[in-house]
Parts: sequence; C-alpha cells; structure tokens
Amino acid sequence: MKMIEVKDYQEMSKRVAEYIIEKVRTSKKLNLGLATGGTPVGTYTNLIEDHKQNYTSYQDVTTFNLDEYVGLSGDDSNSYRYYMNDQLFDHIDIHKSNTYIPRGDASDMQKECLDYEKLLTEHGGIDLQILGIGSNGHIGFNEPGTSFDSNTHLVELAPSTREANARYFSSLEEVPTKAVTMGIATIMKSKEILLLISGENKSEALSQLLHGEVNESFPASVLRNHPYVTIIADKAAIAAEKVRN
Ligand SMILES: N[C@@H]1[C@@H](O)[C@H](O)[C@@H](COP(=O)(O)O)O[C@@H]1O
Repeated sequence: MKMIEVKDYQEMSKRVAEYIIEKVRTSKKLNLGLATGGTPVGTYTNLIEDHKQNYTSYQDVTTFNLDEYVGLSGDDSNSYRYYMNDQLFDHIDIHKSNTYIPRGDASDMQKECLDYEKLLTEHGGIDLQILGIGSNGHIGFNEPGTSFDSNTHLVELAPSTREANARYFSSLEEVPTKAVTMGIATIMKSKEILLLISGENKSEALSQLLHGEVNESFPASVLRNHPYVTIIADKAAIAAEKVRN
C-alpha cells in the first residue's frame, strides 16, 4: 500500500478528482467504482467543476456503486441512488443507463445480489475503485466479521454505522437496519483502489489499517493483500495516528 499525505480535506478532494479525471481522459472505456458518505463529496464537486470548465466527458465511463440501503427506492432522498444523482450524475454528461447501484427496493434481494455480482463480471470488473472507510474499519457496508470471500450480499448494519449515518436522516429509527453491498472479494477484484481518509475521527481506523493484523474483524485490513492500493490521507487523520504510535 502506498500512502499520499495531503494537507486537508480540500487538497484530498482535489488530488483524487485530478487522478480520476486523468483516468477518464486517457482510458478508451473506464469502469469506475464509486462510494458514498461524506468523504467523497468534495471529490465529486471537483469533478463537476472540471466538467464545466474543461468539458471532460464521461460518455465512455460506466460506474458501479458499492452499496445501497435495503428498503429505500431511488427516489428516496436518503438512498445512495439519490445521493449519486444529486452529487454527481445529474451534473456531468454520463449516460444514466451506465450508472449502476444495487437496488435496495428489489422484490427479491437475494437475486439482486447475484445479478449485481454478475453484472460486474460481465462488464469486465472495476478498473478504479474509490473507497471510504468506516471508523470500525468497514468498507462498502462490509461490517467487522464479514468473510474476505464474500461477494455482493445483504448485511445487517452495525449500531455504530447506523449512528454515524443518522446525521442524514431525521432520526436514528429512520436509518435502515439492512443494506446490500459489494462483498470484500468483489472489492478486491478491482484492478486499482484509492482509499480516502480524512479527519481525526478516522485516525484510529488509519492506525489499525497500517499497523494492525490482517483479519476479518477489521475489514479494511484486507486491502494490505491487494497489489495496487493508494491511501490518500489528510494531516488530521495522520497526525492523530502518529500521536498514538
Ligand atoms: N457505506 C458507507 C461507506 O461506503 C463509507 O465509506 C463509510 C464512511 O462514511 P463517511 O465518508 O461519511 O465517513 O460509511 C458509509 O456507511
């Protein structure tokens, strides 16, 4: 794993966006894996700005999101489909039909998981996956204890994850208890991974990722087994990490 240190959230967002833009511009066809949460919002804002100013085109890009809440339709403002349309897709020239997110309101969720995994394989897998990290080490919605062999599957969200995401809902009770997520094995099949870590509240996770053991109790640790991972971390996440060690 390579780590790039940046000053702050703004610099992280700019650097990640520049990296994505370069890939979009130089690839004939790109399968881009995308994440939600607060961390990549600044990156998406930078992509939109660049699209407006420099006309970077996303017509040959296909995107695959990591996860979705079970029970929410794409029209629900708390769904990740809504988030992606709002934060990125509605503002660039990507074909909406080339943006894939697991459906949280499918009538047969087991089938939805199998179909999503199959879709990824049929498209030849992800070229570049953008990842955030939960403070308990979750990636996508793969909570501690998830098998490293898992494919796209249904999960029960950890109480700490529901609490962390409650800020987007009007109450904790409204946060869904289940989600559908790419599995650890799915994520590990990506050719390249960019992991974004920002803020002091992620420093413990960063520390564990860099110095802890590789095991299923800390899902992100699996990334140490991947040949091409770059962590982009800001000073706040790193400084607190250094104090601890
Ligand atoms: N499912 C998402 C993850 O994909 C995200 O990386 C993580 C961190 O979120 P944030 O960036 O808001 O800290 O938690 C969420 O629950």
